[in-house]
Amino acid sequence: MAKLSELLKETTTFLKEKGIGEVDFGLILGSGLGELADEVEDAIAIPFSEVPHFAVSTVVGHAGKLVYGTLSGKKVLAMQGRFHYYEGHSMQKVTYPVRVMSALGAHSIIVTNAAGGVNENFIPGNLMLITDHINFTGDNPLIGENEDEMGPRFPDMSHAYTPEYCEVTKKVANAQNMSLQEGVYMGYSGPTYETPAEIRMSRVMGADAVGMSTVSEVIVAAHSGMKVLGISCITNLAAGMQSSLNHAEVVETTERVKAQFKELVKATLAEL
Ligand SMILES: O=P(O)(O)O[C@@H]1C[C@H](O)[C@@H](CO)O1
Ligand code: HPA
Repeated sequence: MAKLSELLKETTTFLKEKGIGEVDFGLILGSGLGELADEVEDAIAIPFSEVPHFAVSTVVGHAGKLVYGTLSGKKVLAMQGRFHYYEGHSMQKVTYPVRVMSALGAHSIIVTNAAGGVNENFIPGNLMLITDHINFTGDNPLIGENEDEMGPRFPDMSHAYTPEYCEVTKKVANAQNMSLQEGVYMGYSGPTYETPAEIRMSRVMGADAVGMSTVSEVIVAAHSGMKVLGISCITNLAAGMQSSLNHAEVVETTERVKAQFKELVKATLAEL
C-alpha cells in the first residue's frame, strides 16, 4: 500500500496546479452548513470527485466541493460537505482531507456539524461550541502503522479543542449578543440515529450533543499538531426527547440558523 506521504504529494501537487496556495485555516462544513464557502473571496472551487485520493460525498446537504480563497482576511481551504464513516469509507479516507489541509500549511481547522441535542437545556437551532468529544464510533483513524513524520504514535488529546479558540469564540458571540451553548460532542458511527436508551447512556457519560462525524477529523488534526475550533448546530433534540428524527429536519434547522452560524464563524475567524 502506498505511504500516506506519497498520496499527499500527489494530491497537493494537483491542488497547487489548480492554483491553491498557502492555507492558514481548513474549514469542514457539515450538513446544511456548506453555504459559508460561497462567501470565500477569489474562490477556486474543485469538486471532490476530481481530487486525487478523495472519496465522494453522498449525503444530502453536502455539496461535495473544495473551495480555496480568502475569508475574513485568512487563506482558507473549505470543504463544502465531508465524508462519513457510515458511507462506507475507512476512517483514514474520511480524514484524508485534514491531512491535505495540514500538508498545504494549515495550522488550524474549524469543524462544524449538525448534531442532536442531549443536554436538556438545548433547543433546536442553538449553536454549541465543542469543548471536548467522546469517540464512540468504535474505530480510530490512527489505527495502523504510524508514519512518524505525520505525528506521534500516541497523541495527547487533553486540549484537542484549542482552549484559546474557545475563549475567542465565546467573546465574539457575546459581543454580537448571540447565544452560544457549549459542551461535549459524542461521535457515533451512524447511519442510524441513536435509540432513546443510547441517548440516556450518552447523557450519563457526559455528552451534550451526538453526531456522526467530527471526532475522527479532530483526532487527525491533533495528530498533525493543528489547532481546532468546533461548532455544532443543534438541529433536533436527540432520540427519545422528540417524537421522531429525520435528516430533512436536520437540513431545515441549519437553513433556519445559517445566517447566524455564518456570522459567528466569520467574525471568529477574523479574530483567530
Ligand atoms: O456531517 P454532519 O455531521 O454535519 O451531519 C450529520 C450527521 C449525518 O451525516 C446527518 C444526519 O442527519 O447529519
Ligand atoms: N444524532 C446523530 N447525528 C445527528 C443528529 C442526531 O440526533 N442530528 C443531526 N445529526
